[in-house]
Amino acid sequence: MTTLRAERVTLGYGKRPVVHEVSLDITEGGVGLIGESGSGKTTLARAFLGLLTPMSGNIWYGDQTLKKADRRKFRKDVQPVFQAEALDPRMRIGSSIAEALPRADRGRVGELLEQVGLDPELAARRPHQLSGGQRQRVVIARALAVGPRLLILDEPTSALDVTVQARILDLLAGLDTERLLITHNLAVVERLCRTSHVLFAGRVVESGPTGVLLANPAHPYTRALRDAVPRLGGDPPEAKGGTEAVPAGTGCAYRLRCPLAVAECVRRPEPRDVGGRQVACHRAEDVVVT
Ligand SMILES: Nc1ncnc2c1ncn2[C@@H]1O[C@H](COP(=O)(O)OP(=O)(O)OP(=O)(O)O)[C@@H](O)[C@H]1O
Repeated sequence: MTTLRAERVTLGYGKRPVVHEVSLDITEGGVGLIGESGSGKTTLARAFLGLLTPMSGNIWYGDQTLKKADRRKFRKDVQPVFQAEALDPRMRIGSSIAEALPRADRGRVGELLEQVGLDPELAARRPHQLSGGQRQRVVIARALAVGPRLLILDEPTSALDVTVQARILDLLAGLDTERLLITHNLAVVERLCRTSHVLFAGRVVESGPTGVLLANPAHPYTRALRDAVPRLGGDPPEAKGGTEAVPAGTGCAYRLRCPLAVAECVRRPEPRDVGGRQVACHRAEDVVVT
């Protein structure tokens, strides 16, 4: 198992922190990071890929911080899967995949295309000559080229229609790699992640087994996400309000939207164990169904 772990990581751009003291282990069985637009998901993914240095805290790769880790080994072990738009429109599919392969293995393009359920003949096409689902499969094939142990997937299916999404999820579920999956879509984590972390305004508000979080959420925000009846391909619930209304350090960031908010919520809740998961909410006992 590839061990990648965030320890009290604060991340930001310039001097402005947007992710605050997040601790998160990438454990077996898939890990989901759920949150609406602007909650800091992609920022965390970039830090896990070593593309953003923490303002404080550490990302650990095995027993070394990412800063000190062997970059070549890391790049072979941990691969990103971003949205298909990232493919170079001028390059043929075969060349895009070959570019990711070690020189001696360039003949494996057809094999990789087959692994993701595509006809090797598609290698001669350019991205615009493929469907959205086919393009996403190419992105996955590219990531698999170096034989990674862990995939970091950022909204890998959100641009696709529902049936195509379902087939890509089947493909991902069948791969023998570990995964950190970033999404606003609960249906996706339900399928692919044994453990989930819910992010709101750059803080983890609830973490635990995905089944527990969805069946019986303990944070009002997780409950709101769950009750919005997520559909594959649906819009992120509650995306309208934005998450930047409450500056960090002034209590629970969710309180202005929270139907259960009380005076105590001006004091930021620390994560604590409630019924087998960690939750940062003063009112968790009033949310969870016992
Ligand atoms: N390059 C950047 N420079 C400055 N601020 C940034 C940059 N990238 C993101 N941000 C800010 O950081 C915060 C978190 O953004 P991030 O992209 O991580 O959120 P997200 O949850 O992935 O959202 P989405 O689902 O829309 O991609 C937002 O307030 C965003 O405006």
